[in-house]
Amino acid sequence: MKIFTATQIREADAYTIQHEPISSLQLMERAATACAQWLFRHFDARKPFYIFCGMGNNGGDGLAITRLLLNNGYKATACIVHHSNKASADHTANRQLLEQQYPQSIYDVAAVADLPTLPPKSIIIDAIFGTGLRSAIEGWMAGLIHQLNDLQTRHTLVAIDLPSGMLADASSAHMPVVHASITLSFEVYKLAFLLPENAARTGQVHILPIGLHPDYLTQTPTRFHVTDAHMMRTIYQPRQPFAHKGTYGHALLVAGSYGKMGAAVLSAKACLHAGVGLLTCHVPQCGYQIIQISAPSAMCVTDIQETYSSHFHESAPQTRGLQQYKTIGIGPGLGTATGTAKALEQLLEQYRQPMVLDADALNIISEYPFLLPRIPHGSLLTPHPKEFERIFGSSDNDFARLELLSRQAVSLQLYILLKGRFTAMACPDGAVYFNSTGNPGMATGGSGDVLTGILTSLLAQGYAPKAAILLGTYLHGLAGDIAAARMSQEAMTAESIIDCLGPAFLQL
Ligand SMILES: NC(=O)C1=CN([C@@H]2O[C@H](COP(=O)(O)OP(=O)(O)OC[C@H]3O[C@@H](n4cnc5c(N)ncnc54)[C@H](OP(=O)(O)O)[C@@H]3O)[C@@H](O)[C@H]2O)[C@H](O)CC1
Ligand SMILES: [K+]
Repeated sequence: MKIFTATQIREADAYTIQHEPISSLQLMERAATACAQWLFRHFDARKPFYIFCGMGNNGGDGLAITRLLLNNGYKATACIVHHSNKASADHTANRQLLEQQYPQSIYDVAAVADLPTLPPKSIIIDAIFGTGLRSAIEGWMAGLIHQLNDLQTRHTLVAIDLPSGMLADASSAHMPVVHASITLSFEVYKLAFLLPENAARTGQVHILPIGLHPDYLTQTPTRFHVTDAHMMRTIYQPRQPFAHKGTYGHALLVAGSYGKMGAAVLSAKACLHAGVGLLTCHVPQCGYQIIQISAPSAMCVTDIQETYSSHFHESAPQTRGLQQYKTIGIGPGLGTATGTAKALEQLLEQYRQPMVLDADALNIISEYPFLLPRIPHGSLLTPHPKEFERIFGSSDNDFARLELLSRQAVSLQLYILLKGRFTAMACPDGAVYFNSTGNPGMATGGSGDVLTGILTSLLAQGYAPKAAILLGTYLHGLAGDIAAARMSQEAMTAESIIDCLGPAFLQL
Protein backbone atom coordinates (compact mmCIF):
# COMPACT_ATOMS: atom_id res chain seq x y z
CA MET A 1 0.00 0.00 0.00
CA LYS A 2 1.31 3.43 -0.91
CA ILE A 3 1.72 6.22 1.64
CA PHE A 4 0.70 9.58 0.22
CA THR A 5 1.79 12.97 1.52
CA ALA A 6 -0.82 15.55 2.61
CA THR A 7 -0.28 17.31 -0.74
CA GLN A 8 -0.84 14.10 -2.69
CA ILE A 9 -4.00 13.42 -0.66
CA ARG A 10 -5.33 16.85 -1.66
CA GLU A 11 -4.47 16.03 -5.29
CA ALA A 12 -6.25 12.66 -5.01
CA ASP A 13 -9.24 14.52 -3.61
CA ALA A 14 -9.25 16.99 -6.53
CA TYR A 15 -8.69 14.23 -9.11
CA THR A 16 -11.62 12.24 -7.73
CA ILE A 17 -13.88 15.31 -7.71
CA GLN A 18 -12.97 16.03 -11.36
CA HIS A 19 -12.85 12.53 -12.84
CA GLU A 20 -15.46 10.46 -10.99
CA PRO A 21 -17.05 13.08 -11.06
CA ILE A 22 -18.41 13.88 -7.59
CA SER A 23 -18.86 17.13 -5.66
CA SER A 24 -16.51 17.85 -2.76
CA LEU A 25 -19.55 17.91 -0.45
CA GLN A 26 -20.52 14.41 -1.61
CA LEU A 27 -16.96 13.19 -1.05
CA MET A 28 -17.11 14.61 2.48
CA GLU A 29 -20.43 12.80 2.99
CA ARG A 30 -18.73 9.56 1.91
CA ALA A 31 -15.88 10.11 4.38
CA ALA A 32 -18.32 10.95 7.18
CA THR A 33 -20.49 7.92 6.34
CA ALA A 34 -17.45 5.61 6.50
CA CYS A 35 -16.66 7.00 9.99
CA ALA A 36 -20.28 6.89 11.18
CA GLN A 37 -20.66 3.27 10.07
CA TRP A 38 -17.49 2.37 11.97
CA LEU A 39 -18.86 4.16 15.06
CA PHE A 40 -22.25 2.39 14.76
CA ARG A 41 -20.46 -0.99 14.73
CA HIS A 42 -18.32 -0.19 17.77
CA PHE A 43 -20.45 1.97 20.11
CA ASP A 44 -24.05 1.63 21.22
CA ALA A 45 -26.55 4.49 21.13
CA ARG A 46 -26.55 5.00 24.93
CA LYS A 47 -23.15 6.69 24.90
CA PRO A 48 -23.20 10.50 24.39
CA PHE A 49 -20.97 11.77 21.57
CA TYR A 50 -19.21 15.16 21.63
CA ILE A 51 -17.80 16.04 18.22
CA PHE A 52 -15.17 18.81 18.29
CA CYS A 53 -15.20 20.39 14.83
CA GLY A 54 -12.57 22.77 13.42
CA MET A 55 -13.33 25.42 10.78
CA GLY A 56 -11.85 23.49 7.82
CA ASN A 57 -12.91 20.28 6.11
CA ASN A 58 -11.86 18.07 9.00
CA GLY A 59 -14.46 20.02 10.96
CA GLY A 60 -16.86 19.57 8.02
CA ASP A 61 -16.44 15.81 8.40
CA GLY A 62 -17.22 16.19 12.11
CA LEU A 63 -20.43 18.15 11.41
CA ALA A 64 -21.59 15.51 8.91
CA ILE A 65 -20.75 12.72 11.39
CA THR A 66 -22.85 14.52 14.04
CA ARG A 67 -25.85 14.61 11.68
CA LEU A 68 -25.43 10.91 10.76
CA LEU A 69 -25.19 9.92 14.45
CA LEU A 70 -28.37 11.90 15.26
CA ASN A 71 -30.16 10.40 12.22
CA ASN A 72 -29.44 6.96 13.70
CA GLY A 73 -30.76 7.68 17.19
CA TYR A 74 -27.43 8.52 18.88
CA LYS A 75 -27.02 11.46 21.28
CA ALA A 76 -24.55 13.84 19.65
CA THR A 77 -23.39 17.44 20.14
CA ALA A 78 -21.18 19.29 17.68
CA CYS A 79 -18.77 21.61 19.54
CA ILE A 80 -17.58 24.06 16.91
CA VAL A 81 -14.08 25.24 17.76
CA HIS A 82 -13.63 28.83 16.51
CA HIS A 83 -9.86 28.86 15.91
CA SER A 84 -10.38 31.01 12.79
CA ASN A 85 -13.00 33.43 11.43
CA LYS A 86 -12.98 31.69 8.05
CA ALA A 87 -14.93 28.48 7.64
CA SER A 88 -14.41 26.26 4.57
CA ALA A 89 -17.32 26.03 2.12
CA ASP A 90 -18.06 22.39 3.00
CA HIS A 91 -17.85 23.14 6.73
CA THR A 92 -20.44 25.90 6.23
CA ALA A 93 -22.68 23.66 4.11
CA ASN A 94 -22.61 20.90 6.74
CA ARG A 95 -23.21 23.35 9.57
CA GLN A 96 -26.33 24.60 7.75
CA LEU A 97 -27.59 21.05 7.15
CA LEU A 98 -27.12 20.23 10.84
CA GLU A 99 -28.74 23.46 12.01
CA GLN A 100 -31.78 22.86 9.79
CA GLN A 101 -32.35 19.33 11.09
CA TYR A 102 -31.10 19.56 14.67
CA PRO A 103 -30.90 23.22 15.79
CA GLN A 104 -30.17 22.21 19.42
CA SER A 105 -27.14 20.10 18.57
CA ILE A 106 -24.58 22.89 18.03
CA TYR A 107 -22.40 24.38 20.73
CA ASP A 108 -19.77 27.04 20.06
CA VAL A 109 -16.32 26.97 21.68
CA ALA A 110 -14.18 30.13 21.42
CA ALA A 111 -12.04 29.65 24.54
CA VAL A 112 -10.93 26.77 26.75
CA ALA A 113 -13.46 27.93 29.37
CA ASP A 114 -16.29 27.21 26.89
CA LEU A 115 -15.65 23.45 27.00
CA PRO A 116 -18.86 21.69 28.06
CA THR A 117 -18.88 19.32 31.06
CA LEU A 118 -19.01 15.85 29.65
CA PRO A 119 -21.10 13.05 31.20
CA PRO A 120 -19.05 9.98 32.26
CA LYS A 121 -17.84 7.67 29.50
CA SER A 122 -18.62 10.04 26.65
CA ILE A 123 -17.18 9.47 23.22
CA ILE A 124 -15.12 12.47 22.13
CA ILE A 125 -14.64 12.84 18.39
CA ASP A 126 -11.66 14.96 17.41
CA ALA A 127 -12.44 16.62 14.06
CA ILE A 128 -10.56 19.86 14.70
CA PHE A 129 -7.59 19.58 12.32
CA GLY A 130 -6.67 16.96 9.73
CA THR A 131 -4.26 17.07 6.82
CA GLY A 132 -4.64 20.84 6.46
CA LEU A 133 -2.63 21.72 9.59
CA ARG A 134 0.41 23.73 8.57
CA SER A 135 2.39 24.18 11.82
CA ALA A 136 2.23 23.78 15.59
CA ILE A 137 -1.04 24.69 17.31
CA GLU A 138 -0.50 27.72 19.55
CA GLY A 139 -2.31 30.00 21.98
CA TRP A 140 -5.65 29.03 23.49
CA MET A 141 -5.99 26.17 20.98
CA ALA A 142 -2.91 24.50 22.52
CA GLY A 143 -4.66 24.78 25.89
CA LEU A 144 -7.75 23.16 24.38
CA ILE A 145 -5.67 20.22 23.10
CA HIS A 146 -4.18 19.73 26.60
CA GLN A 147 -7.68 19.86 28.08
CA LEU A 148 -8.93 17.21 25.62
CA ASN A 149 -5.96 15.02 26.53
CA ASP A 150 -6.91 15.29 30.22
CA LEU A 151 -10.44 14.19 29.32
CA GLN A 152 -9.03 11.27 27.31
CA THR A 153 -8.24 9.42 30.56
CA ARG A 154 -11.97 9.26 31.44
CA HIS A 155 -13.57 9.13 27.99
CA THR A 156 -12.86 7.45 24.66
CA LEU A 157 -11.26 9.78 22.14
CA VAL A 158 -11.62 9.01 18.43
CA ALA A 159 -9.60 11.14 15.98
CA ILE A 160 -10.87 11.73 12.46
CA ASP A 161 -8.18 11.39 9.76
CA LEU A 162 -5.33 12.50 12.08
CA PRO A 163 -5.14 13.36 15.79
CA SER A 164 -5.37 17.17 15.76
CA GLY A 165 -1.96 18.83 15.99
CA MET A 166 -0.17 15.96 14.24
CA LEU A 167 1.52 16.81 10.95
CA ALA A 168 1.15 14.06 8.35
CA ASP A 169 4.65 14.36 6.87
CA ALA A 170 6.85 16.06 9.46
CA SER A 171 7.70 15.72 13.09
CA SER A 172 5.28 17.05 15.68
CA ALA A 173 7.22 15.41 18.52
CA HIS A 174 7.35 18.55 20.66
CA MET A 175 4.00 20.04 19.67
CA PRO A 176 0.57 19.86 21.30
CA VAL A 177 -1.21 16.87 19.73
CA VAL A 178 -4.43 15.09 20.66
CA HIS A 179 -3.83 11.68 22.24
CA ALA A 180 -6.43 9.50 20.56
CA SER A 181 -7.50 6.00 21.60
CA ILE A 182 -8.60 5.32 18.03
CA THR A 183 -7.78 7.06 14.74
CA LEU A 184 -10.13 6.63 11.78
CA SER A 185 -8.12 7.74 8.77
CA PHE A 186 -9.11 7.96 5.13
CA GLU A 187 -7.95 5.68 2.32
CA VAL A 188 -4.20 5.55 3.11
CA TYR A 189 -1.73 5.46 6.00
CA LYS A 190 -0.09 8.74 6.84
CA LEU A 191 3.68 8.57 7.34
CA ALA A 192 3.31 10.03 10.85
CA PHE A 193 1.35 6.96 12.02
CA LEU A 194 4.28 4.64 11.35
CA LEU A 195 6.92 6.39 13.44
CA PRO A 196 7.49 5.62 17.14
CA GLU A 197 7.24 9.29 18.23
CA ASN A 198 3.49 9.16 17.52
CA ALA A 199 2.80 5.72 19.03
CA ALA A 200 1.00 7.15 22.09
CA ARG A 201 -1.01 9.61 19.99
CA THR A 202 -2.77 7.61 17.29
CA GLY A 203 -4.03 4.65 19.37
CA GLN A 204 -5.39 1.92 17.08
CA VAL A 205 -5.39 3.10 13.48
CA HIS A 206 -8.18 2.03 11.13
CA ILE A 207 -7.91 2.99 7.47
CA LEU A 208 -11.37 3.51 5.95
CA PRO A 209 -11.73 3.45 2.16
CA ILE A 210 -13.66 6.48 0.84
CA GLY A 211 -13.42 5.71 -2.89
CA LEU A 212 -10.65 8.09 -3.95
CA HIS A 213 -10.09 7.61 -7.68
CA PRO A 214 -8.14 4.35 -8.35
CA ASP A 215 -6.29 5.91 -11.33
CA TYR A 216 -4.70 8.51 -9.09
CA LEU A 217 -3.87 5.95 -6.41
CA THR A 218 -2.23 3.47 -8.80
CA GLN A 219 -0.48 5.94 -11.12
CA THR A 220 1.04 8.32 -8.58
CA PRO A 221 4.58 7.28 -7.58
CA THR A 222 5.37 7.44 -3.87
CA ARG A 223 8.55 7.03 -1.88
CA PHE A 224 6.99 5.37 1.17
CA HIS A 225 4.97 2.14 1.23
CA VAL A 226 3.37 -0.24 3.74
CA THR A 227 3.76 -3.95 2.98
CA ASP A 228 0.62 -6.09 2.75
CA ALA A 229 -0.55 -9.63 1.97
CA HIS A 230 -1.17 -8.79 -1.69
CA MET A 231 2.43 -7.58 -2.13
CA MET A 232 3.74 -10.78 -0.51
CA ARG A 233 1.77 -12.96 -2.92
CA THR A 234 3.60 -11.27 -5.81
CA ILE A 235 7.02 -11.88 -4.16
CA TYR A 236 6.64 -15.41 -2.77
CA GLN A 237 7.91 -18.18 -5.07
CA PRO A 238 6.47 -21.65 -4.42
CA ARG A 239 8.99 -24.55 -4.52
CA GLN A 240 9.60 -26.15 -7.89
CA PRO A 241 8.41 -29.73 -8.43
CA PHE A 242 11.87 -31.00 -9.53
CA ALA A 243 13.79 -29.17 -6.82
CA HIS A 244 16.65 -30.73 -4.83
CA LYS A 245 18.51 -29.30 -1.86
CA GLY A 246 21.01 -27.60 -4.19
CA THR A 247 18.16 -25.59 -5.73
CA TYR A 248 17.64 -23.65 -2.52
CA GLY A 249 21.17 -22.56 -1.84
CA HIS A 250 23.89 -23.21 0.71
CA ALA A 251 24.09 -20.56 3.44
CA LEU A 252 26.82 -19.94 5.98
CA LEU A 253 25.79 -18.62 9.37
CA VAL A 254 28.56 -17.10 11.48
CA ALA A 255 27.16 -16.72 14.97
CA GLY A 256 27.51 -17.49 18.67
CA SER A 257 30.16 -17.16 21.35
CA TYR A 258 30.52 -18.51 24.88
CA GLY A 259 27.28 -17.74 26.76
CA LYS A 260 25.51 -16.59 23.57
CA MET A 261 25.15 -19.84 21.65
CA GLY A 262 21.37 -19.52 21.96
CA ALA A 263 21.45 -16.70 19.40
CA ALA A 264 23.23 -18.99 16.92
CA VAL A 265 20.72 -21.80 17.54
CA LEU A 266 17.72 -19.50 17.03
CA SER A 267 19.19 -18.08 13.84
CA ALA A 268 20.10 -21.51 12.49
CA LYS A 269 16.67 -22.98 13.22
CA ALA A 270 14.90 -20.00 11.65
CA CYS A 271 17.13 -20.29 8.57
CA LEU A 272 16.23 -23.98 8.20
CA HIS A 273 12.50 -23.42 8.83
CA ALA A 274 12.45 -20.64 6.22
CA GLY A 275 13.46 -23.13 3.53
CA VAL A 276 17.23 -22.97 2.95
CA GLY A 277 18.67 -25.92 0.96
CA LEU A 278 21.80 -26.40 3.06
CA LEU A 279 23.10 -24.61 6.13
CA THR A 280 26.60 -24.57 7.61
CA CYS A 281 27.10 -22.88 10.96
CA HIS A 282 30.50 -21.49 11.91
CA VAL A 283 30.78 -21.39 15.72
CA PRO A 284 33.56 -21.38 18.34
CA GLN A 285 34.51 -24.81 19.67
CA CYS A 286 32.29 -24.42 22.74
CA GLY A 287 29.29 -24.35 20.39
CA TYR A 288 29.89 -27.57 18.46
CA GLN A 289 27.66 -29.94 20.46
CA ILE A 290 25.07 -27.23 21.04
CA ILE A 291 24.50 -26.73 17.31
CA GLN A 292 24.74 -30.42 16.41
CA ILE A 293 22.14 -31.36 19.03
CA SER A 294 19.76 -28.40 18.65
CA ALA A 295 19.86 -28.09 14.87
CA PRO A 296 20.67 -31.53 13.43
CA SER A 297 19.64 -30.46 9.93
CA ALA A 298 22.57 -28.00 9.87
CA MET A 299 26.26 -28.78 9.38
CA CYS A 300 28.71 -27.32 11.86
CA VAL A 301 32.28 -26.08 11.47
CA THR A 302 34.25 -24.92 14.49
CA ASP A 303 36.71 -22.07 14.83
CA ILE A 304 40.22 -22.54 16.22
CA GLN A 305 39.09 -20.56 19.27
CA GLU A 306 37.20 -22.10 22.16
CA THR A 307 34.92 -19.21 23.17
CA TYR A 308 34.68 -16.84 20.17
CA SER A 309 35.25 -16.95 16.41
CA SER A 310 38.31 -15.51 14.71
CA HIS A 311 38.88 -17.53 11.51
CA PHE A 312 35.65 -17.55 9.53
CA HIS A 313 37.39 -18.51 6.28
CA GLU A 314 38.27 -21.92 7.77
CA SER A 315 34.63 -22.86 7.32
CA ALA A 316 35.29 -23.14 3.58
CA PRO A 317 37.44 -25.67 1.73
CA GLN A 318 40.39 -23.86 0.13
CA THR A 319 39.38 -24.62 -3.47
CA ARG A 320 36.34 -22.36 -3.67
CA GLY A 321 36.71 -20.55 -0.38
CA LEU A 322 33.78 -18.62 0.97
CA GLN A 323 32.39 -18.18 -2.55
CA GLN A 324 30.84 -21.65 -2.32
CA TYR A 325 28.18 -20.11 -0.11
CA LYS A 326 25.22 -18.47 -1.82
CA THR A 327 25.11 -16.02 1.09
CA ILE A 328 26.41 -15.43 4.61
CA GLY A 329 24.47 -14.35 7.69
CA ILE A 330 26.72 -12.93 10.37
CA GLY A 331 26.30 -11.42 13.81
CA PRO A 332 23.88 -13.07 16.26
CA GLY A 333 25.65 -13.70 19.58
CA LEU A 334 29.02 -13.31 17.81
CA GLY A 335 30.69 -11.04 20.37
CA THR A 336 32.99 -8.15 19.53
CA ALA A 337 36.42 -9.60 20.40
CA THR A 338 39.33 -8.03 18.51
CA GLY A 339 39.96 -11.36 16.75
CA THR A 340 36.33 -11.45 15.60
CA ALA A 341 36.56 -7.89 14.28
CA LYS A 342 39.74 -8.78 12.33
CA ALA A 343 37.97 -11.84 10.90
CA LEU A 344 35.00 -9.70 9.80
CA GLU A 345 37.43 -7.37 8.00
CA GLN A 346 38.92 -10.37 6.14
CA LEU A 347 35.46 -11.73 5.36
CA LEU A 348 34.48 -8.43 3.73
CA GLU A 349 37.64 -8.62 1.59
CA GLN A 350 36.98 -12.18 0.47
CA TYR A 351 33.22 -12.34 0.06
CA ARG A 352 31.57 -9.88 -2.34
CA GLN A 353 27.97 -11.11 -2.64
CA PRO A 354 24.99 -9.68 -0.73
CA MET A 355 24.98 -10.94 2.85
CA VAL A 356 23.10 -10.29 6.10
CA LEU A 357 24.79 -8.34 8.90
CA ASP A 358 23.15 -8.14 12.31
CA ALA A 359 23.79 -7.60 16.02
CA ASP A 360 27.50 -7.91 16.92
CA ALA A 361 28.57 -7.65 13.26
CA LEU A 362 26.94 -4.20 13.35
CA ASN A 363 28.48 -3.40 16.73
CA ILE A 364 31.92 -4.23 15.29
CA ILE A 365 31.21 -1.94 12.34
CA SER A 366 30.27 0.89 14.72
CA GLU A 367 33.71 0.45 16.35
CA TYR A 368 35.51 0.20 13.00
CA PRO A 369 33.52 2.54 10.71
CA PHE A 370 36.00 2.12 7.82
CA LEU A 371 34.37 -1.31 7.30
CA LEU A 372 31.00 0.24 6.42
CA PRO A 373 31.76 1.12 2.77
CA ARG A 374 33.37 -2.32 2.31
CA ILE A 375 30.08 -4.17 2.82
CA PRO A 376 29.05 -5.73 -0.53
CA HIS A 377 26.38 -3.72 -2.35
CA GLY A 378 22.90 -5.16 -1.96
CA SER A 379 23.61 -6.55 1.54
CA LEU A 380 20.99 -6.43 4.29
CA LEU A 381 21.71 -4.65 7.59
CA THR A 382 19.24 -5.20 10.42
CA PRO A 383 19.96 -2.74 13.25
CA HIS A 384 17.63 -1.95 16.12
CA PRO A 385 17.47 1.78 16.94
CA LYS A 386 20.46 1.69 19.35
CA GLU A 387 22.64 -0.22 16.87
CA PHE A 388 21.55 2.18 14.13
CA GLU A 389 22.51 5.16 16.27
CA ARG A 390 25.90 3.65 17.12
CA ILE A 391 26.74 3.32 13.42
CA PHE A 392 25.04 6.32 11.83
CA GLY A 393 24.66 8.78 14.73
CA SER A 394 21.62 10.25 16.46
CA SER A 395 18.80 12.40 15.04
CA ASP A 396 16.53 15.07 16.50
CA ASN A 397 13.32 13.17 15.76
CA ASP A 398 11.97 10.11 13.96
CA PHE A 399 11.43 11.91 10.64
CA ALA A 400 15.05 13.09 10.65
CA ARG A 401 16.15 9.54 11.49
CA LEU A 402 14.06 8.17 8.63
CA GLU A 403 15.78 10.57 6.24
CA LEU A 404 19.19 9.55 7.59
CA LEU A 405 18.26 5.88 7.14
CA SER A 406 17.19 6.43 3.56
CA ARG A 407 20.24 8.58 2.70
CA GLN A 408 22.63 5.94 4.04
CA ALA A 409 20.87 3.13 2.14
CA VAL A 410 21.25 5.13 -1.08
CA SER A 411 24.85 6.21 -0.58
CA LEU A 412 26.10 2.80 0.62
CA GLN A 413 23.84 0.87 -1.83
CA LEU A 414 22.58 -1.30 1.03
CA TYR A 415 19.18 -2.39 2.31
CA ILE A 416 18.97 -1.06 5.87
CA LEU A 417 16.17 -2.34 8.03
CA LEU A 418 15.48 -0.31 11.16
CA LYS A 419 13.63 -2.58 13.58
CA GLY A 420 10.54 -1.35 15.41
CA ARG A 421 6.74 -1.70 15.60
CA PHE A 422 6.64 -0.83 11.90
CA THR A 423 10.10 -1.91 10.82
CA ALA A 424 11.36 0.57 8.20
CA MET A 425 13.23 -0.96 5.25
CA ALA A 426 15.27 1.55 3.25
CA CYS A 427 16.33 0.53 -0.25
CA PRO A 428 19.28 1.69 -2.39
CA ASP A 429 16.83 3.35 -4.83
CA GLY A 430 15.48 5.66 -2.10
CA ALA A 431 12.19 3.81 -1.49
CA VAL A 432 11.23 2.96 2.08
CA TYR A 433 8.83 0.13 3.03
CA PHE A 434 7.20 -0.25 6.44
CA ASN A 435 6.37 -3.75 7.61
CA SER A 436 2.76 -4.19 8.65
CA THR A 437 2.94 -7.46 10.64
CA GLY A 438 4.16 -8.13 14.18
CA ASN A 439 3.17 -7.29 17.74
CA PRO A 440 4.72 -6.25 21.09
CA GLY A 441 5.11 -9.93 22.08
CA MET A 442 8.04 -9.97 19.67
CA ALA A 443 9.92 -7.43 21.78
CA THR A 444 11.82 -10.28 23.43
CA GLY A 445 15.40 -11.60 23.35
CA GLY A 446 16.22 -13.69 20.28
CA SER A 447 13.51 -12.25 18.04
CA GLY A 448 16.16 -10.41 15.97
CA ASP A 449 18.29 -13.56 15.67
CA VAL A 450 15.26 -15.31 14.15
CA LEU A 451 14.89 -12.52 11.58
CA THR A 452 18.57 -12.84 10.59
CA GLY A 453 18.06 -16.57 10.02
CA ILE A 454 14.98 -15.97 7.85
CA LEU A 455 16.66 -13.28 5.73
CA THR A 456 19.80 -15.42 5.24
CA SER A 457 17.58 -18.31 4.20
CA LEU A 458 15.65 -16.31 1.61
CA LEU A 459 18.82 -14.81 0.09
CA ALA A 460 20.32 -18.31 -0.15
CA GLN A 461 17.19 -19.52 -1.93
CA GLY A 462 17.73 -16.99 -4.67
CA TYR A 463 15.31 -14.23 -3.66
CA ALA A 464 16.68 -10.83 -4.71
CA PRO A 465 17.75 -8.71 -1.70
CA LYS A 466 14.68 -6.46 -1.91
CA ALA A 467 12.29 -9.42 -2.15
CA ALA A 468 14.12 -11.15 0.73
CA ILE A 469 13.87 -8.16 3.03
CA LEU A 470 10.18 -7.48 2.31
CA LEU A 471 9.05 -11.11 2.47
CA GLY A 472 11.36 -12.07 5.35
CA THR A 473 10.27 -9.23 7.59
CA TYR A 474 6.60 -9.83 6.75
CA LEU A 475 6.89 -13.58 7.51
CA HIS A 476 8.74 -12.90 10.76
CA GLY A 477 5.94 -10.57 11.94
CA LEU A 478 3.19 -12.87 10.69
CA ALA A 479 4.72 -15.85 12.52
CA GLY A 480 4.87 -13.62 15.62
CA ASP A 481 1.19 -12.71 15.20
CA ILE A 482 0.23 -16.39 14.89
CA ALA A 483 2.33 -17.21 17.98
CA ALA A 484 0.66 -14.38 19.96
CA ALA A 485 -2.81 -15.59 18.94
CA ARG A 486 -1.96 -19.14 20.03
CA MET A 487 -0.26 -18.46 23.34
CA SER A 488 -0.43 -14.70 24.17
CA GLN A 489 2.07 -11.91 23.62
CA GLU A 490 3.48 -12.48 27.10
CA ALA A 491 4.14 -16.22 26.87
CA MET A 492 5.53 -16.31 23.35
CA THR A 493 9.30 -16.42 22.86
CA ALA A 494 11.65 -16.22 19.89
CA GLU A 495 11.30 -20.01 19.60
CA SER A 496 7.53 -19.62 19.23
CA ILE A 497 8.16 -17.37 16.22
CA ILE A 498 10.22 -20.18 14.60
CA ASP A 499 7.49 -22.73 15.45
CA CYS A 500 4.92 -20.55 13.67
CA LEU A 501 6.96 -19.96 10.50
CA GLY A 502 5.24 -22.97 8.90
CA PRO A 503 1.69 -21.62 9.47
CA ALA A 504 2.92 -18.20 8.29
CA PHE A 505 4.11 -19.66 4.94
CA LEU A 506 0.75 -21.44 4.63
CA GLN A 507 -1.07 -18.09 5.01
CA LEU A 508 0.83 -16.39 2.17
N1 LIG B 1 -9.24 13.13 0.44
C1 LIG B 1 -9.56 13.03 1.67
O1 LIG B 1 -8.93 12.29 2.41
C2 LIG B 1 -10.68 13.84 2.16
C3 LIG B 1 -10.53 14.57 3.33
N2 LIG B 1 -11.46 15.30 3.90
C4 LIG B 1 -11.20 15.92 5.16
O2 LIG B 1 -10.58 17.15 4.93
C5 LIG B 1 -9.48 17.32 5.79
C6 LIG B 1 -8.56 18.33 5.25
O3 LIG B 1 -9.29 19.53 5.21
P1 LIG B 1 -8.64 20.98 5.10
O4 LIG B 1 -9.74 21.94 5.10
O5 LIG B 1 -7.71 20.98 3.97
O6 LIG B 1 -7.76 21.07 6.39
P2 LIG B 1 -8.10 20.93 7.95
O7 LIG B 1 -9.52 20.90 8.23
O8 LIG B 1 -7.27 19.81 8.45
O9 LIG B 1 -7.45 22.24 8.53
C7 LIG B 1 -7.73 23.50 7.94
C8 LIG B 1 -7.98 24.50 9.01
O10 LIG B 1 -6.88 24.52 9.88
C9 LIG B 1 -6.46 25.85 10.09
N3 LIG B 1 -5.03 25.78 10.39
C10 LIG B 1 -4.04 25.29 9.65
N4 LIG B 1 -2.88 25.32 10.31
C11 LIG B 1 -3.15 25.87 11.51
C12 LIG B 1 -2.38 26.17 12.66
N5 LIG B 1 -1.05 25.90 12.69
N6 LIG B 1 -2.97 26.70 13.73
C13 LIG B 1 -4.28 26.98 13.73
N7 LIG B 1 -5.10 26.74 12.66
C14 LIG B 1 -4.53 26.17 11.58
C15 LIG B 1 -6.86 26.59 8.85
O11 LIG B 1 -7.07 27.91 9.25
P3 LIG B 1 -6.94 29.16 8.21
O12 LIG B 1 -7.18 30.34 9.07
O13 LIG B 1 -5.56 29.09 7.65
O14 LIG B 1 -7.97 28.94 7.18
C16 LIG B 1 -8.16 25.89 8.47
O15 LIG B 1 -9.24 26.45 9.16
C17 LIG B 1 -8.93 15.94 5.92
O16 LIG B 1 -8.09 15.77 7.03
C18 LIG B 1 -10.22 15.14 6.04
O17 LIG B 1 -10.67 15.15 7.38
C19 LIG B 1 -12.76 15.46 3.19
O18 LIG B 1 -13.80 15.52 4.02
C20 LIG B 1 -13.07 14.28 2.27
C21 LIG B 1 -11.96 13.90 1.40
K1 LIG C 1 -8.65 15.33 13.66
